[in-house]
Parts: sequence; structure tokens; C-alpha cells
Amino acid sequence: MGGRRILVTGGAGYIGSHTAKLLRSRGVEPVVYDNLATGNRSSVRWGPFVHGDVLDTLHLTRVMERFQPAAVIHFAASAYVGESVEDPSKYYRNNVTGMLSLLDAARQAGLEKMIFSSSCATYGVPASLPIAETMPQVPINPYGKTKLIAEHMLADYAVAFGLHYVALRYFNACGADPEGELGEWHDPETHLIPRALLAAAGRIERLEVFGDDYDTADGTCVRDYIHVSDLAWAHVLAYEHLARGGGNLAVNLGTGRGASILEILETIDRVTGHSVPIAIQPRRAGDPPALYADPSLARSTLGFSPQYSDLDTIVRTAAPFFGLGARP
Ligand SMILES: O=c1ccn([C@@H]2O[C@H](COP(=O)(O)OP(=O)(O)O[C@H]3OC[C@@H](O)[C@H](O)[C@H]3O)[C@@H](O)[C@H]2O)c(=O)[nH]1
Repeated sequence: MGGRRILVTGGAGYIGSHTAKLLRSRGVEPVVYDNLATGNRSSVRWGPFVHGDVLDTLHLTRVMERFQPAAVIHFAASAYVGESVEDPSKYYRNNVTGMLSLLDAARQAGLEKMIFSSSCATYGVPASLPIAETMPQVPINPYGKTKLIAEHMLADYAVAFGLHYVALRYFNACGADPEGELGEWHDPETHLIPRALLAAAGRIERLEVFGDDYDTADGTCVRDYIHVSDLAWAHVLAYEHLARGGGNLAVNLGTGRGASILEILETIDRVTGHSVPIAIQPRRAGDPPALYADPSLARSTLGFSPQYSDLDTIVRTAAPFFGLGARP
């Protein structure tokens, strides 16, 4: 894939910056387009940076015409489930109008390949597990709805204008660059593993565990945790798929294995030598008891299989960013 450029919207963010780094190592220049609303300028280190908003269609079109990227990977979005319930306007604007703006800019600039960050949140509460791509997508919060609408937009632009796309439905992104150059920085931080590590490091008093009375093996919620470097790799595979003329796809990115909150806490204890102080709280609104992927379509269509997504590696790579070392 060498010698090419790829436009990376949201490339200053958590998954976007890990992907930009990986693209560079594959000989591709990532052109990061980001409004820095939640991204970090210091995470843009592997190619040019353009400060801009995806809602600015004209600016996006000019950037595409100037850099002539072979594809766009679209990470830029708002991504807090709870906030989406309180402020749906922000989510429909950034995630739906933002996608419309990007699609129209791409059409204007003649850019035909798009890789999109979708989410397991598009499935809502699944009727059965593991979750296959053919199962109904019935999101239960505005965030999931905006991601599903964006998937429909991609499909409609593909039919009408010949767009080629891959929609990647991430399960729970976690971990950090194994070389230690990038970590997970969200403000506010709401995700389980970073908050658990903050508690283990004594930087917050304790981790609140939202519910221990679910119908799961140990009563806590089960999720499919996938390492951010594995997610980054899936974007490379998705681009290669489109570059060789592969068809449009929507695929799950997960491991196929569910882990409970208590399993995560046990792993942190064992790997870092620091236990996580906890307080059991009532269930968090909108949390499905268990979510994990059927990962077989990503394997058969993209050749994707996770390399870093065992719980020990996830914790070992994430811990240093919270001042915690791994036990030798
Ligand atoms: O402080 C916390 C945070 C989280 N949790 C629990 O840990 C589990 C994971 O929660 P996270 O907030 O990390 O992630 P979620 O499973 O809610 O993922 C969701 O939000 C982030 C989106 O980008 C994902 O697409 C979506 O699936 C849930 O069961 C949650 O209730 C806690 O018990 N305490």
C-alpha cells in the first residue's frame, strides 16, 4: 500500500491516532483532519495535520482535492452513550450531518473509498449471542442510532453514486500502543478499563461497578474487549480489501469472547499488582447485560484475527499511561 495517502478524520483521537501510526508504518501517509474537540494535537505525529470540522463540507472538499487521498477513514464523531441521551442534537449533528457532509465532499472531490467507524451499539439488546452481522440492528440510544443512520447513508450513496465502503462495527475498544507512544486519553473518562486503572493507581477513590445482579456468570456485565491496535490493523485490511476491488461490507470487530467486569478487575490485580477498590452501584441505564461478537465474517472477508486482545496484553499496554507498571 506504499506511496499513498489516506485522509483520516478524527485522526487525533484514540482509535484514529493508533490507525494513523500503523498506516505510516505501512508506507501510507495519513492526513489527519480533526477539530480537536476531543482529540489531542500531540497524538498527530505520522503525517500532515489539518485543523477542521467535518461539518465544513467546502473545507473538506478542498483538503481532498489538495491531498488526493486514495481513501478516507472516518473516525470523527461524538462517542459517549450517556451524553447522547442528554444531548441528542450534538449526536445527530456531528454523526449524521457530519457523515452527510463528508459523503458530499467525497463525491465532489471524486473520492470513492470510505472506511467508517460503526459500533456494536447499533445492535441494541441482541436477541441472542454471539452477535452476527445479520441480526437486527435496533439501537437503544441516540449514539447507536446515529451510527446506524450513517451505515444506511453509506449503503445509499453506494447504490446511487458508486461509493465503495467498509463499515466496521467495533465492540469495546481498549488497550494502548504496545510501543508506548499512544494511550487512551478521554476527558471525561467514562470507560471501564481506564477508570479501573485510575482507581488502581489511587488517582480516583474507587471504581463504581454498575450492577452485580445481571443474569451473567458473576452478575456483572459482559463485553467483548478488543485492543485498539487490532482495530487499527482492521482498517488497514479494510483499505486493502477496497483497493483490490472487494465489495461493500459491514463487519463486526470483536474477539468473540465476552469478559465480565470482575474478570477485568482480576486481570488488573494480577498484571499490575494493584487491586482496584470498588463500590457496587445500581445498574447504569441502557446497559445490555452481555454483548460479544461473532467475529467470523471479519475473518473470512478481511482476514482479520486479533493479536493483542487477550486481557493480559490489554491491561499490560494500557497500565503505563496510568502510572502503573506490569509485573515482570
Ligand atoms: O465506571 C464504570 C464504567 C463502566 N462500567 C461498566 O463496564 C462496562 C463497559 O462500559 P464502557 O462504558 O467501558 O463501554 P460500553 O460497553 O458502554 O460501550 C459503549 O460505549 C462506548 C461506545 O463507544 C461503544 O460503542 C458502546 O458499546 C459496562 O457494563 C459498564 O456499565 C462500570 O461498571 N463502571
